[in-house]
Amino acid sequence: MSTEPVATAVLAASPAAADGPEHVTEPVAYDAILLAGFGGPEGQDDVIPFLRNVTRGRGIPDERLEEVAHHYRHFGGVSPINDQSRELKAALEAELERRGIDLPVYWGNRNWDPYLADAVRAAYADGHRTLLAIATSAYSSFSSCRQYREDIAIALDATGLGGELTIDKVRQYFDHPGFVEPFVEGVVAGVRELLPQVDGDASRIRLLFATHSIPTADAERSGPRDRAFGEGGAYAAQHLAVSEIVATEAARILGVDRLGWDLVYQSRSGPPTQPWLEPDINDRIAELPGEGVRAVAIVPVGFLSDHMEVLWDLDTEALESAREAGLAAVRTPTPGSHQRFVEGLVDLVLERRDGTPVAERPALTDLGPWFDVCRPGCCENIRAGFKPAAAGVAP
Ligand SMILES: CC1=C(CCC(=O)O)c2cc3nc(cc4[nH]c(cc5[nH]c(cc1n2)c(C)c5CCC(=O)O)c(CCC(=O)O)c4C)C(CCC(=O)O)=C3C
Ligand SMILES: [Fe+2]
Repeated sequence: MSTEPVATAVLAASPAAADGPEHVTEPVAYDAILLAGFGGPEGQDDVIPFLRNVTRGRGIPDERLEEVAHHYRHFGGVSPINDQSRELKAALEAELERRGIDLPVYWGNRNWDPYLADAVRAAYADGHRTLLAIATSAYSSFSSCRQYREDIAIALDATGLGGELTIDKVRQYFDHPGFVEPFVEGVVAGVRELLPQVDGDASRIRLLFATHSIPTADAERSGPRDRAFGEGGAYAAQHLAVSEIVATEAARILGVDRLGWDLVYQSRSGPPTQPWLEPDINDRIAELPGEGVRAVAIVPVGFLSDHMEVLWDLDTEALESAREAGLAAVRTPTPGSHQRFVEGLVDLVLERRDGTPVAERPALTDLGPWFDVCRPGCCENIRAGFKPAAAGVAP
């Protein structure tokens, strides 16, 4: 077997890679990390250009865009997401330094300044040629994985550096302990806060694991083409598996029999005729009083930081729905720059640099550890047909 890195930039995936390992266990001498973020506006003037970037060619109705623009306008046109990425970058740098690992971190976004192309150019100018990307998204689907890979490929193309730089990506880390443990900690604290409001009866509390809705057609295509994951594809399967682990582990720590929970969806977009994953969090909240529930802990399991989807769709809308339903409610934290999360991301880098055998890679669900190299047709793009994507096997 070749000792070359299997995942290569743009369309350069070798024929060997097509039949190659799902996990790269040969050590690769990465010389830099690429933190690939979503990006967000940093002032009122940025809001519309940012929304255009995000929705180009997406068929999002104007009414939806106006509504979303209002969310940003409400917060002064500023999304907190860029500051959160800056904090995560600084935390990664601190953790790398603490461990004596000499790997610089370059940060670039898909949809706003600094763009991925800027980061790629800077890394190249500093002499780096073999980058390992960390996307700020933990699950598999077009929006949460492939789109990051396509945008990295576009950045390589736009900078003309596709032939010079190799960019691989760490595996999707939805079930890595560094990602999961901060959620467990948050749920334990949230339930403790709610217990006095339900006379100590945990069966009256419902955990609502919230993630971004996506078109069902995307969900069905999430994950490798040649595997079946049931309804909602790998995207739903991964979220269900993580939610189960978090609920079970939190119940154990709290010493209660079990904590009832649902996986719910938020931030639906797209034309009304297009089916998206359901139930919507607000619809589910409205049903809960009829089931004897008196309090909810909203767990933003689909997100990494308290960005606009969390501040608006959960902290503004869903908490309001809970008030209307007469439920006590808390929203538990995202991983943000939690020390365990940051350590986990560094561990994910090291497993690739050191070629850690798959059996030694931490994964808390039966679905993982996820693939280092996205499989053929993984999280296929139903919007624009085939587009080149970095860090995967073509097509
Ligand atoms: C799965 C998923 C994640 C989680 C994975 C990840 O984190 O990447 C995510 C994150 C985010 N989504 C974000 C913002 C937006 N997403 C939009 C639109 C869409 N998202 C989608 C999916 C996802 N999105 C989809 C299927 C669309 C429809 C367009 C299409 O079919 O491709 C739109 C357009 C308006 C609208 O339609 O809502 C905006 C403004 C921000 C930044 C927040 C901030 O600024 O703080 C973040 C972190
Ligand atoms: Fe989104």
